[in-house]
Amino acid sequence: MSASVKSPWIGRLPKIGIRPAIDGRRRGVRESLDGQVMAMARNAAEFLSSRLKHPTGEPVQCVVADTCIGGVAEAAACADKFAREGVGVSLTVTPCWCYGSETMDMDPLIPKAVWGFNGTERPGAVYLAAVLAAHNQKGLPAFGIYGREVQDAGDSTIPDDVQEKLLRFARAGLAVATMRGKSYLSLGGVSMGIAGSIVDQPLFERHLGMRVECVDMSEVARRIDEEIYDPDEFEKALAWVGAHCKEGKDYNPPAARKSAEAKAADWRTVVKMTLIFRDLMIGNPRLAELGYGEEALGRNAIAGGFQGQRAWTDHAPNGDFSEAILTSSFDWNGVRMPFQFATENDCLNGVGMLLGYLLTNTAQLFADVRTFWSAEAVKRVTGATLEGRAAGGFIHLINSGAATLDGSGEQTRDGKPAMKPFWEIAPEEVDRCLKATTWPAAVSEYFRGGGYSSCYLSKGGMPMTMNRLSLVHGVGPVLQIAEGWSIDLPPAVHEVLNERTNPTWPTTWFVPNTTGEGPFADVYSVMANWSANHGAISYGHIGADLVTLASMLRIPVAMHNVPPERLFRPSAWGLFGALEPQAADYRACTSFGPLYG
Ligand SMILES: C[C@H](O)[C@@H](O)[C@@H](O)C(=O)CO
Ligand SMILES: [Mn+2]
Repeated sequence: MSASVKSPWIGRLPKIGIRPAIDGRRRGVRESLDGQVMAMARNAAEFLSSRLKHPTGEPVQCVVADTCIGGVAEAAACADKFAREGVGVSLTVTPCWCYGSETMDMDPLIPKAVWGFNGTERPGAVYLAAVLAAHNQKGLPAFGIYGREVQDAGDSTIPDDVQEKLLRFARAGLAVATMRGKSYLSLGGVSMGIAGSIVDQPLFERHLGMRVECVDMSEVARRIDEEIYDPDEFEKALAWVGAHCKEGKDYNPPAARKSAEAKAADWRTVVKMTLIFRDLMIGNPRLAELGYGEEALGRNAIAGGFQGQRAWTDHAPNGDFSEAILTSSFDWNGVRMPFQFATENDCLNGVGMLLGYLLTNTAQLFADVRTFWSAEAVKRVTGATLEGRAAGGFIHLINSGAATLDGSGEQTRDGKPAMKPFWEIAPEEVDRCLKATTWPAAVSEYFRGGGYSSCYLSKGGMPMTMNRLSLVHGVGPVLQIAEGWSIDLPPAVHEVLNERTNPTWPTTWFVPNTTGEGPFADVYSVMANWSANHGAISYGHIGADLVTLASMLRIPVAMHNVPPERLFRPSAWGLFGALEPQAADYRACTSFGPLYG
């Protein structure tokens, strides 16, 4: 297990810039504050660097302005330093009064927050209010951070409520800055008319600051035929698959089953597809050594997707193995960063995975949101009466064959099932995920070309958050968020329900947290209100972080079950109507427009 890896993307990972704002008046005021303000900035930098990591596992670096910022000259010098250093997120800190619009960060593309120290010796909160007013008036949204309890001037501790806001803002801001300039690799076109796989380039460009790279699936065929992959890695991968990927039950009718030779050939093909998908996304220097300089470069993709059905899968093995392994935190090379790779090229779900990934640095589960099972329906088909979290019914999350192996829940945190960043995953946990997964031959009625689906049952008891980005005519992108839990069903009940559908696919039984109101009235209404056939599922209750991130990207949240006290949006959002936060969110996103124009 390595603590960090080199970034697979071109360019530096973003830093957080800290701006110590100060009252510029010399001959007393500034001199008395310089030390305290700079100490506050260093303290914030130290706190953020010690708590935040990039997806690579490296600690996030903070850059502090060379001087306190008492006016526009120092603000400009700070902006210059931030540009040189690759700052992608800005935090202004101050314990005192400063001159609002003269000291503020004016870069429209960098997510910003201001932390006004809650003290009474000098009025940090007054500056906070003044500068936020300037941000709102000028259309440069900023987050305001202000601790609830008054602190003494010399107190350098960061209160818990401030810590929570600093981290929520920084995680979301880093996600914005990290995806910027990267690509979505669209491998193929629209799968079976799934709207999410109509890859909308303006969405990526204007809302996410990303570009779309379109590659036809025939490129995969070319690389297989012309052997454009690392042959040594291929042999290594094949041997690893032979040792660790147990073939599952073949559910096909005998006449449709493939011969042993044909199955062995399929294994070789799906391993090659995996290498090729990865190389297409992030390149591979080995290909240059083999004489394929152009292919070696990759597409700088931070997310991608494979159409698969039906053009490819009617003819060749499906993408399930490749999608499941790429989205996992490990392969034949050991633990590594999981890829964000969408089944059926559902790029909108791919974006959902990307948002969840950049907030957690952890593998994301892609799934069909397939069936709502009420307690009554379960009773009817199994005779069982459900208790506990399952009592109000549950949702069957089941992908059409592929889902991250991390989703099996075979990793643990404090003895409980978990999904973790790769640098926290022990070799025994990798082993357990692999042992919990079988690879049944794909069902031929769907997948004429064969292949292998990843089959496992997620352990219950994992806190999870499902999200979905949808494009709505006349509105643009909107996000849905449902926090909840994976649950265990009694084995006999699982057996009956699972066998009714495609038993070769990975299953997660999910119960969203219900509130008794609106779309969260009960489990059924969550399913009924879900806006597409897929969901992107993260480990942990990250709904609040998703809400913050969506507000930075100007994507309104159509439904969520995040408790109000955890919501954190730019100050301007409240001024679009503080009594109706959801309507205000829509209005604010429309008014500010996509982050990148
Ligand atoms: C095999 C089927 O075509 C599945 O792929 C289908 O049910 C889906 O996953 C739709 O999202
Ligand atoms: Mn699907």
